[in-house]
Amino acid sequence: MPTNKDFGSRAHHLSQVRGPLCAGIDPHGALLQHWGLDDDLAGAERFAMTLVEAAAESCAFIKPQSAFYERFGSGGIALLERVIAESRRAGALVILDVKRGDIGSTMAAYAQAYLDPASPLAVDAITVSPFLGTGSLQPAFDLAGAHGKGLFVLARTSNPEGKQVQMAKRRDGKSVAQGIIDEVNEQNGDAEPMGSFGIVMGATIGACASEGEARLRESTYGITHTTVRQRDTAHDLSQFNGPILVPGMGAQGGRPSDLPRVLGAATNFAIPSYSRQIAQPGPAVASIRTAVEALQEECRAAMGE
Ligand SMILES: O=c1ccn([C@@H]2O[C@H](COP(=O)(O)O)[C@@H](O)[C@H]2O)c(=O)[nH]1
Repeated sequence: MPTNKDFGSRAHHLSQVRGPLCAGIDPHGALLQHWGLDDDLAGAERFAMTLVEAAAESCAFIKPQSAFYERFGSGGIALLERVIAESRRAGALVILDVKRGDIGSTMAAYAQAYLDPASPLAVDAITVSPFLGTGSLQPAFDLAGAHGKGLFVLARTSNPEGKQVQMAKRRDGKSVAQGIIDEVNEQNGDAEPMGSFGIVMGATIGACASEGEARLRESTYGITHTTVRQRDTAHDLSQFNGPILVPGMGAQGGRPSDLPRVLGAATNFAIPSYSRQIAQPGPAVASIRTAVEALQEECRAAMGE
């Protein structure tokens, strides 16, 4: 029985209050340089803590990408712990983008690292990879359920290379991605207002890289841009009852208007996620806040809120 302690309930409530936007905090070398910082631990700390100050009090979701902290070794992990703690103190739900996936016994240890409240790296939800089989993630579903945490399972990623694997057809005729969507949804049941187990759906899926590509596809294959999009985004999310993390927004080309195109009837479950675009106007906190507010409004409007 879901309660306010469940990730799904907390995510639903907070996104209604603060808006659906997820602010990614990824200390990229190029962005540190753009902010006039060195690409070292001190630069990453300045960058990350400025973004926490600018976004964690107003956004429902903060998403650090673990890789950008791991690259600085133990100091980077300590910084990640601070980003998590300060963001949660400011009232945001932290989704750690760490894309873990392994055999069940190892998955149990990953789950303990991020979903056990006693862990120094405990967050509200993590991203996980189902490509060792969705069943291998069961220890993470179990621990998340026990502690009111959430999971976001990769289904259709925002990178163009993902399609070959994710849109491959299974023996039952479903795409691999649809199979994952359905398996995750079984874990949600009829939880209200929604379950705690989400999926990742890139905003870029089915979109042509450019109008030129669209025209080329049209002249080569005789199919229109729209048809290409429909074929590539053929997912049934109509029964999906959990949060949907939507990366690929902004720097990768996804726009708020892509949300209904990609998610259809499940658009109201979207958590549109921006990382580089939010940091771009920095380092001034006020400029970042203005950009966040504008994106929040654009997403709300596109989602019909
Ligand atoms: O399919 C996926 C899954 C995760 N990501 C992550 O989201 C951000 C995107 O960063 P931007 O700067 O907004 O492009 C990054 O942390 C990725 O690892 C994704 O892009 N696509």
